[in-house]
Amino acid sequence: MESQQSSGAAGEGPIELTFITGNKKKLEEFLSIMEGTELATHYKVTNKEVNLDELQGDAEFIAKRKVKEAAKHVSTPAITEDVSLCFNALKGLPGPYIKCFLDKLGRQGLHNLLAAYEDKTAYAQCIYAYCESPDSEPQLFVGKCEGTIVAPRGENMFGWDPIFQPKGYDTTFAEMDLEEKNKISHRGKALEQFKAFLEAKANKRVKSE
Ligand SMILES: O=c1nc[nH]c2c1ncn2[C@H]1C[C@H](O)[C@@H](COP(=O)(O)OP(=O)(O)OP(=O)(O)O)O1
Ligand SMILES: [Mg+2]
Repeated sequence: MESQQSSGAAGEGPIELTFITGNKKKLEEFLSIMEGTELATHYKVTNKEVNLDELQGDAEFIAKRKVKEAAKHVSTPAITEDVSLCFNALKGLPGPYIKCFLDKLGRQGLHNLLAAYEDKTAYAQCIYAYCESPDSEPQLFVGKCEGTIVAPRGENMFGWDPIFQPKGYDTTFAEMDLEEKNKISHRGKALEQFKAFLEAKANKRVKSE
């Protein structure tokens, strides 16, 4: 995770990328999915914490603008991640505003929001955003996981994990081990696509050498 001085040009060691997030749990899950894969040999990912503005709008718009802003703060390509939690009975809200809702209402409060509705279904969405430089067009990799909002259960206290029970399971994310969560989660699915993109990029570089 330490930064390295190589330029990242062809044949000069790993390609450097910076994942800009202030959320240690996101970083932990990202690293646990990336580590041990072929990609670890091609890329050196460093973390930087920058408090970036998150505009209002739909999740894709927010993700694009955030990663473009992030690219201005680093000398390597930038990666950011945005997570939404969308309640179907509430037409997709809180959506990208979940962090604020969670901070103010807590997990039980989020569950209570659905008390008046029969439909407790929801989906989690993760968007990985990649931006080569401040002048480049951002690229998005989206992963979704469907589930149900339940009263809080489980030991893992990452965000809203204790109230999200993925479809087809009788445990919440907070009751699963990380490996199990990664296999089916919004983040795991977004990273499958992002990994394929990074693999193609690394292969291209190898060929051009
Ligand atoms: O897998 C997850 N399981 C449970 N909770 C989660 C997960 N992933 C994000 N979360 C929480 C963190 C934050 O309360 C909100 C997303 O807000 P979001 O802006 O994307 O995250 P953040 O501000 O913590 O980090 P960042 O510096 O990357 O923007 O949902
Ligand atoms: Mg944020």
